Amino acid sequence: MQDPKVLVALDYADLRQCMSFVDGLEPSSCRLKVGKEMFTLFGPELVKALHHKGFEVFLDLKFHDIPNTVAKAVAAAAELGVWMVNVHASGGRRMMEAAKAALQPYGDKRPKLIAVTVLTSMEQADLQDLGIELSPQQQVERLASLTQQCGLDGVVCSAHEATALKSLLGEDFLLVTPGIRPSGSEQGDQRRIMTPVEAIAAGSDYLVIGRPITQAASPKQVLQQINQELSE
Ligand SMILES: O=c1ccn([C@@H]2O[C@H](COP(=O)(O)O)[C@@H](O)[C@H]2O)c(=O)[nH]1
Repeated sequence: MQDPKVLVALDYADLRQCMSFVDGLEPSSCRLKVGKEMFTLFGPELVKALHHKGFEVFLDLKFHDIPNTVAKAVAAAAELGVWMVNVHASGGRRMMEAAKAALQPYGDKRPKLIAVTVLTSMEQADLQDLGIELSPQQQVERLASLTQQCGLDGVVCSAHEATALKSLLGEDFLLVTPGIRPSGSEQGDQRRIMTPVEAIAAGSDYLVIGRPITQAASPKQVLQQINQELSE
């Protein structure tokens, strides 16, 4: 597979369990996402170990802070050599522009920089609690347009917004979609969900999938099955 579509969310508390899963995978079958839990537990050494095994890494730390702090954080991610890094679009224009500028010295070697719009665990009522009267779709479109104006490579959104975003912002603007649930798997805390095949058909470029793979009895087999369905 030249450009694997699945980004496996490595949300393990146990490093040995994580590595035994990773050791059964081929870097051509997926990329790996390191998020807040594992990065807090195991730090940059984990990212380096995954690189050493030949995997490309999405560092999903969702930076959300003042422009100077976020710029330095994304530069630190670039120093680690990750494939993709992200910030929260709600950090605003100046923050996203600072993040983009911080990656300029890395040229072709820079990570892809994307911004989180509305978390896939959120629905209309959650936005209302925050005083936002827009629908998730409208809020995603607003934040994704701002992200594109700031020169970032794409956004994290749900697959439900993918078709509209592709027509609004163009094919090249990357859409990374968590909230992916193969049929029969548990929804958990996710709210805006879709199956892998439907998400790709809707316009997702990359699918973030965690628990349906990592909590399965045979994680490698579930990943193979998803990749098989996507190639049909
Ligand atoms: O909007 C978002 C942004 C990030 N995530 C992350 O993706 C994975 C999803 O894991 P599942 O187990 O498949 O639900 C997880 O690491 C989240 O932190 C997201 O779900 N939604």
